[in-house]
Amino acid sequence: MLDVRDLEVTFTSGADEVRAVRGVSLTVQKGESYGIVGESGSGKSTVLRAICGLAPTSAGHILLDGKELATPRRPDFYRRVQMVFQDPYASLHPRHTVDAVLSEPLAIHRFDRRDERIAEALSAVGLGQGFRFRYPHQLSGGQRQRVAVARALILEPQILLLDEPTSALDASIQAEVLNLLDRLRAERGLTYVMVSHDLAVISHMCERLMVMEHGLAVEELTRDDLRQRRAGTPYTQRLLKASAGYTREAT
Ligand SMILES: Nc1ncnc2c1ncn2[C@@H]1O[C@H](COP(=O)(O)OP(=O)(O)OP(=O)(O)O)[C@@H](O)[C@H]1O
Repeated sequence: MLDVRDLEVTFTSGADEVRAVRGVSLTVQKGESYGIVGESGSGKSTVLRAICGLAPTSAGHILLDGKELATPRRPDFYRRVQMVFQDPYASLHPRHTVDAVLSEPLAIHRFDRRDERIAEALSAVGLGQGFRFRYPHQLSGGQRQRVAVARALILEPQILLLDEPTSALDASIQAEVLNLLDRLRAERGLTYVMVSHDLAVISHMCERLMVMEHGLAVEELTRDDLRQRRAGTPYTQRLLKASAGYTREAT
């Protein structure tokens, strides 16, 4: 469904150049949950941003259903592909109510039945209708991230790009939001590409994953490889060690 080939992203500011992504390729099947893991600065978020057309791609190809994506992305791309960011504090406008946050994409894409869709989106993420006219500061971190997920889902996309969607949350709330994302994917047949620095989170959420280091894809593993601790590189072994001890609680 999604095909990234030999992607290169270079940021330049003045004389400085940062080669954030250096020849990364990945293929994600429809309905799959694909993870990208690596230390801070390894280029994970930049890959997601490049898919959305938000990073300066200097080489490579990004295809959706076999068709190369136009730059800038066309509006219908955002009906099919939505992104959820790490920090719900930053991604929600402080002076917009939940209703305004959810109405905006519906208005931009001229969706009908807006009231109904907002009610449905809130209940899909486990928030009652009482949350509809609240402002972000009247929500907990977990509730805010649920609103961000509702906003991403309200256009009924097929693919969610999830950039550290739970790393700003407490461990117990993190587990709740991960379980919610898992359930939504199963119910709606969604395809996920999820970025995290935490291999434990990725191994719970994703069937396959790519490990990134310094802008390079160092290896691709399956969930089984991870569970058997079959990491091919010392770097991945180190990430595995760093994430040991994390357990996901059931809801
Ligand atoms: N807009 C930008 N301008 C200049 N450099 C950038 C920009 N965005 C990212 N970079 C650089 O690109 C590299 C990769 O950053 P990226 O955010 O993709 O890493 P990451 O693996 O997602 O890390 P983190 O988990 O900390 O977000 C870093 O060196 C970063 O400083």
